[in-house]
Amino acid sequence: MNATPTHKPKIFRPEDVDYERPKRGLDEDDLRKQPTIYRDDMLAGKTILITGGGSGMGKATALLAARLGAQVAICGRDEEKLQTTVKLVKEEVGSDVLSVGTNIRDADAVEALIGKVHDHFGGLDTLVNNAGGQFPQDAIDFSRKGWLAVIDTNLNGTWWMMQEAAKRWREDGKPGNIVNIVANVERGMPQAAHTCAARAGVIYLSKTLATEWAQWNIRVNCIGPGVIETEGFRMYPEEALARFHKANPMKQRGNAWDVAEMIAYLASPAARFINGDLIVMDGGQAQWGVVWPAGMPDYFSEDGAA
Ligand SMILES: CCCCC/C=C/C(=O)SCCNC(=O)CCNC(=O)[C@H](O)C(C)(C)COP(=O)(O)OP(=O)(O)OC[C@H]1O[C@@H](n2cnc3c(N)ncnc32)[C@H](O)[C@@H]1OP(=O)(O)O
Ligand SMILES: NC(=O)C1=CN([C@@H]2O[C@H](COP(=O)(O)OP(=O)(O)OC[C@H]3O[C@@H](n4cnc5c(N)ncnc54)[C@H](OP(=O)(O)O)[C@@H]3O)[C@@H](O)[C@H]2O)C=CC1
Repeated sequence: MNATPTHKPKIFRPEDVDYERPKRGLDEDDLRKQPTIYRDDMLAGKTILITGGGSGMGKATALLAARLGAQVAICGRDEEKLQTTVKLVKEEVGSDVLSVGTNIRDADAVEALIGKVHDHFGGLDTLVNNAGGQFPQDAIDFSRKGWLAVIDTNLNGTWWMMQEAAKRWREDGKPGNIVNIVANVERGMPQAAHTCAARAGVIYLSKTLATEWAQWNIRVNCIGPGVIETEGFRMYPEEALARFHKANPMKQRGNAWDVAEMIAYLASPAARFINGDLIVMDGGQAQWGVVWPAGMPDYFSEDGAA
């Protein structure tokens, strides 16, 4: 059934929708066709590990990195999703992706993952902490379990990954490079306060580690995407999605390939002097609009209550 929901649900659960949802983001056919400005051996000899590599930005990054010559490892919780990336890269580039089912909230599993990547490829050059997410809700209504789930994934999970990778780099005397995918938090994130708190934590953790870990030649940077259309948009109601892109002055949505190209740049030698930075990719949203991922409350509309 095709229908546009007219109500604003207090809690939106993607599994509960009873209307057909449009395709979101670049699918595999789209990804196969994306051009790149980079030289095709730009990442030759490099190993890159991408968390959340089974979908969205993680999948696009895995494909681009492989096209640029990198050895690629991915992780995520859903084995079926991970295998779609393995298959895509094999078909497109001919190389094998190392896929390791891992919940980044589990510190022991993260330690095992980093070990497997080292055993398989003999080292790691770039870690991309892309896994994460949240659900849209007014903060006042967050359940304790919901708050903990979002903080545990986006802050703790990212930290376990960073610490384990850095321990190995220090032990091996090898340089390291970390790229953390965060979000656009400069002016807060109404209806996503849990993720805002976690991502702000990651940004300042990264700035701190960029100094502490420079002695071991480990760089740490963040990318702050604005509205990037991916299959992850399923987490949001259609009525909210309809105005997502209106939160930036370009009135556009980015795509997963935009972010993948920035990650590839940060993984390349061209970025060797970038450390402790946050690169915002949001079409100017940080200076301008608010996303309201659960739908804008009437109070904030132009003719809402003052
Ligand atoms: C935010 C504005 C920016 C707009 C642009 C940003 C876009 C994106 O980030 S797109 C990428 C989106 N992708 C995702 O968010 C995918 C990953 N997300 C998740 O997997 C979940 O949201 C998660 C972070 C909560 C994962 O936790 P997990 O423990 O796996 O999930 P559970 O389903 O077991 O839920 C635990 C707990 O969390 C509360 N909760 C979960 N979903 C909702 C919801 N839709 N609304 C309200 N509360 C929710 C709830 O308390 C859950 O416990 P139970 O009640 O026992 O189910
Ligand atoms: N799209 C956007 O507009 C924006 C996205 N972001 C962030 O960018 C990142 C990529 O998002 P996007 O590609 O859009 O969305 P997706 O939902 O497609 O990607 C999120 C990935 O994270 C993985 N993941 C989630 N939780 C865990 C976990 N506990 N352990 C391991 N893997 C996990 C998921 O895999 P699996 O299900 O297999 O576990 C999934 O592949 C996310 O952190 C997202 O929040 C930030 C700002 C804007």
